[in-house]
Amino acid sequence: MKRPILIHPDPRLKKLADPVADVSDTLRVLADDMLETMYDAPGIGLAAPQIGILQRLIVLDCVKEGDGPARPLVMFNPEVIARSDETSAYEEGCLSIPEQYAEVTRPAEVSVRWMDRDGNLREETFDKLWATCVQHEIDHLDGKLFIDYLSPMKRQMMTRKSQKLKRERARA
Ligand SMILES: O=C(O)C[C@@H](Cc1ccccc1)C(=O)SCC(=O)c1ccccc1
Ligand SMILES: [Zn+2]
Repeated sequence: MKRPILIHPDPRLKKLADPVADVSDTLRVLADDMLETMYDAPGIGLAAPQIGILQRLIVLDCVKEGDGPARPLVMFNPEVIARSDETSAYEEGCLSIPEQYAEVTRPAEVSVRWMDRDGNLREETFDKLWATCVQHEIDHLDGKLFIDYLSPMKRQMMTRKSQKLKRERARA
């Protein structure tokens, strides 16, 4: 079922998430709830801390609407094991910092190792939007938000706007 997404600023979004010991049915259900929440938002990724669960679990599907079949990925304990020297800049958004976007530069290609929903170890190299998104999601597991890459001025402005939106939503 759909879960509420925490809005920045929230201390839970800045904490380190714990590794997953083993993939249980409870965690598989959580992963499905996260995919449902992500598609509904809509978004192209979601990390467990964004719904208040401090476990190292992310989901992503960067296939653009109408560009082909969805490719939902569920990653337990994802880690970047290799990064390209070249970088790419993308306009990033965050479901926990709604309606705000900023350009972030990251390695253009990353190799990621994770445990899938069947408990198998997987390794894959991502580029383009997939690379940006998987790095954005893994950052969430380390309590890092995309605004942490911006200037203090810009970060403060976006935090203020997010606080305001959070207050308005609380009143609604
Ligand atoms: O907060 C999140 O992790 C989700 C975030 C992921 C992300 C977006 C862009 C660059 C890097 C990571 C989002 O999905 S924000 C919403 C968004 O960008 C989007 C929504 C619908 C279609 C396409 C993009
Ligand atoms: Zn985000």
